[in-house]
Amino acid sequence: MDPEMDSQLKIGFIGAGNMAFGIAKGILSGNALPANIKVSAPSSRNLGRFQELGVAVTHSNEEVVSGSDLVFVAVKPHLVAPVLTEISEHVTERHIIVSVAAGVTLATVEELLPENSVAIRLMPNLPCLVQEGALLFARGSHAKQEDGALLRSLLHRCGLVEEGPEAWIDIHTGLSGSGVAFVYLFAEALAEGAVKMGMPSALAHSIASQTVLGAGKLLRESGKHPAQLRSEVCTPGGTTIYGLHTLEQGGLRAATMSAVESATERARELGRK
Ligand SMILES: NC(=O)C1=CN([C@@H]2O[C@H](COP(=O)(O)OP(=O)(O)OC[C@H]3O[C@@H](n4cnc5c(N)ncnc54)[C@H](O)[C@@H]3O)[C@@H](O)[C@H]2O)C=CC1
Ligand SMILES: O=C(O)[C@@H]1CCC=N1
Repeated sequence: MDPEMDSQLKIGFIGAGNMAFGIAKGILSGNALPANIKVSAPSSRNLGRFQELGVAVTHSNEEVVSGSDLVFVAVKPHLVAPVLTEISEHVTERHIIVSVAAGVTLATVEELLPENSVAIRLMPNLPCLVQEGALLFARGSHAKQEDGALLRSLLHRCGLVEEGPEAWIDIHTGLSGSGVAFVYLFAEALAEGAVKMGMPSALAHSIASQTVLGAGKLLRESGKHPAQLRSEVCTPGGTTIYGLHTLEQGGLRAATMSAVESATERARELGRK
C-alpha cells in the first residue's frame, strides 16, 4: 500500500489492553495518523495512554466499527464471541476484521460475522511496542491477497510480519506470542545468577537485558544457526562450555521445547471453547 493510503485508512481497536497499545504504537511509528485511529473499552482505565498517543477513545464498540475500515479485535479470547455478536450488525463488506485473540479460530470469527465478511487472524507479540515484534497472520476464507497486503503494510513498523496457514498461528503463539515471556524468564534467571555471585541487582539486570538484546540482534542479523553462534562463543575448556553443560544437565533445552508445546496446546484448547 502506498504511504498516502496508509495515512487515510481508518483503524479501530476494540479492547485497549497491552496488545492493542503495542500494535497502535507500532502502527503510529509508520504512516498512520493518530486522528485516523479510534479505540474502545468499557472502562476508562486503559484509555488514557491511548489519548496520550493522540488517538480517539470511546466506550462504544459500535462507534469504532462504524468509523473504521480495519478493526483489530483485541479483547481476551473468551470475550471475542460476545464482542463479535455485539458488533456484527455494523460490519459491512468494506470492513477487515482482524482478531488477535489467542486460540480463537477463523471459523469461529467468520461464523459470528455476517456472511462473506473479511476476517484475518493475527498473532502479534508485545515487542511491537518497540517495533521489534514478530507477527504471523492467516487470511480467512473471504480475505483476499490484497487484504493481507494491506495489513502487512499497516503493520510493517511493528516488526517482522509473515503470512502463513492458520494451523501455524497456534504454534506461533507458543513460539513468539508467549515466547517473549520465556525469554524474560531466562533474562531474569541470568541476572539472578549474577546477583548470587555478588553483583548488584540493578547492574545485573541491565547487563542481562543487553545480553539478550545483543544475542538476539546478532542471531537475526548474521542469519547463522544458533548452534553455530553458540560454538563461536565456546572456547575449548573455557567458561561457556562449563555453563552450557550445566544448562543441559538442568534440561533447559527440553524444558523450552515443552514450553512451546504447552503454550501451543493451550492455544488449541482455547480455540475449542
Ligand atoms: N499480551 C500479549 O502479549 C498478547 C496478547 N494477545 C491477545 O491479545 C488479546 C488481548 O490481550 P491483552 O492486551 O494482553 O489483554 P488486556 O487484558 O491487557 O486487554 C484487554 C482489553 O479489552 C478490554 N475489554 C474488555 N471487555 C471488552 C468489551 N466487551 N469490549 C471492548 N473492550 C473490552 C479491556 O478493558 C482491556 O482494555 C488477547 O486475546 C490475547 O490472547 C496476543 C498476543 C500477545
Ligand atoms: O498468554 C496469552 O494467552 C497471550 C497470547 C500470547 C501471549 N499472551
